[in-house]
Amino acid sequence: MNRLNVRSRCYIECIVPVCENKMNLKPNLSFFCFPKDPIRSSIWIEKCGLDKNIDVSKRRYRVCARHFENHMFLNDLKNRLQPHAIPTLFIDLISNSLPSTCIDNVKNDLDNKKSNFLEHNIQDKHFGENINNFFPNTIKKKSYEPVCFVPNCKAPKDLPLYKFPLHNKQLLYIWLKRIGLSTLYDMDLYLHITICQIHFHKDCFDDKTIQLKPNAIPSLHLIDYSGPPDNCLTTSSYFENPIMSTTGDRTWGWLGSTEQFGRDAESNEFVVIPKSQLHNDKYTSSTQAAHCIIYAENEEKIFGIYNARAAVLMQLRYDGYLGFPGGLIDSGEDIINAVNREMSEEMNLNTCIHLVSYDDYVISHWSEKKKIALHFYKLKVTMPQLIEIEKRALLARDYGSEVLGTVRVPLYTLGDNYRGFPAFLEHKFIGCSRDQLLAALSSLNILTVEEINLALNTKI
Ligand SMILES: O=c1[nH]cnc2c1ncn2[C@H]1C[C@H](O)[C@@H](COP(=O)(O)OP(=O)(O)O)O1
Repeated sequence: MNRLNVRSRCYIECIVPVCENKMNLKPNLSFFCFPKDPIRSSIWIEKCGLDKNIDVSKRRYRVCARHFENHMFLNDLKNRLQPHAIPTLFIDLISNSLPSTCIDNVKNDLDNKKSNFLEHNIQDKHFGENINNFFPNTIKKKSYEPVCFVPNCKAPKDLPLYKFPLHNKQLLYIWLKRIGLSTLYDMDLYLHITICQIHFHKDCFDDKTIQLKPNAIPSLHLIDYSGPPDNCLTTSSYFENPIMSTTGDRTWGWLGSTEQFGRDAESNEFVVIPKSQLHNDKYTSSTQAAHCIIYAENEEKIFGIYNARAAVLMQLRYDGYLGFPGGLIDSGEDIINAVNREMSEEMNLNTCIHLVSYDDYVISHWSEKKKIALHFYKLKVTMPQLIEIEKRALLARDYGSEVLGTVRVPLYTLGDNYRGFPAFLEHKFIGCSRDQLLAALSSLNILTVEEINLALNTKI
């Protein structure tokens, strides 16, 4: 079991050129995945000097904590980043952390590394000309391609492009919000990026010209804005009477790309996949996700009255639904690696101690409508371990964003025959997690089929 863990840790190293940090050699250093938000991700890519075509959605591409300034972290352990965090520490990190007598040696060493690096990676499509960003002496001024910076802009490439209104802070703020860019990012970026004509209502242009009016605001074909098209509001009227919520409420952002999977399930939407058919192309070539129930036998009597039966963990998710830790399997990723990776990201599970294996398989479901296969695993721990897992979860990378809390399932029923387990089952559950919970409780002999049916048929 541990072999898998050691292998997957060996596999992960910091993607920043010339940084040699590897996960297996630096157990206390965090390695962060690229943000899911395409704009933030492109900023990370640019800051790290990577080729803009690199597919950083792969989980093995990480940036280590050494490249983030202290104020970019949410905690002292430096394993949780602020939502707006961007890597900014590269070669300077090394220079600043060394006594001045060492710096010349380091610079020489880096020059050597640079030539070695170029020699070895010149063919590697992941590292483009941005390699120069790491060598201050040879820094070239970054040239930005004249393209529209709006994520997923499908407009023809030859449309006129417009610079951000740097002269007017309020207007700039609105533009940034409209395209989902945090106002905390650097001005250097805003100086260079542009938005194309398709994002402006026709009234934003001076009559019969392609000249933007001074107070023009982008409002069309934007992922983060679906309000009515704007002509030319004055910025003061925007602030007095905002059309778009500045909190992001009722927008999707990057979550839009997986929104269809999370939509409410219809009754009978999920069918159980027979174990013998798990390897069918229909399932293996579709979107897949894997989740896991963590549980412990528990002899306790709750309040000295109710038989706890077991401690079973679920999560309150960012969307207000309940579910299990886990998530989508990346393309080419092994299902067991995926579930362990998600457990480490969402629960901060110590995978040196607890590792889900193929033997822990419980059940799989299929939604024909969403074309998604959902696989379910179990992880049995002792009660003291479960308590430790609950505590560690508070320091998980995704705690406070994707995961809002770990909850124990009440498996007893109060004297009114409703409160407790029957009431719990009336919450909103994501995907087929309610079916998974019931299947696991029965197959792990935590509750009998009769007890489950009784709870299902009890209404207030
Ligand atoms: O606990 C779950 N049980 C079954 N299906 C689930 C559970 N949690 C989410 N889902 C469904 C919902 C989506 O269809 C996919 C992926 O969702 P999620 O876990 O949010 O994936 P990421 O963390 O975004 O990778 O599974």
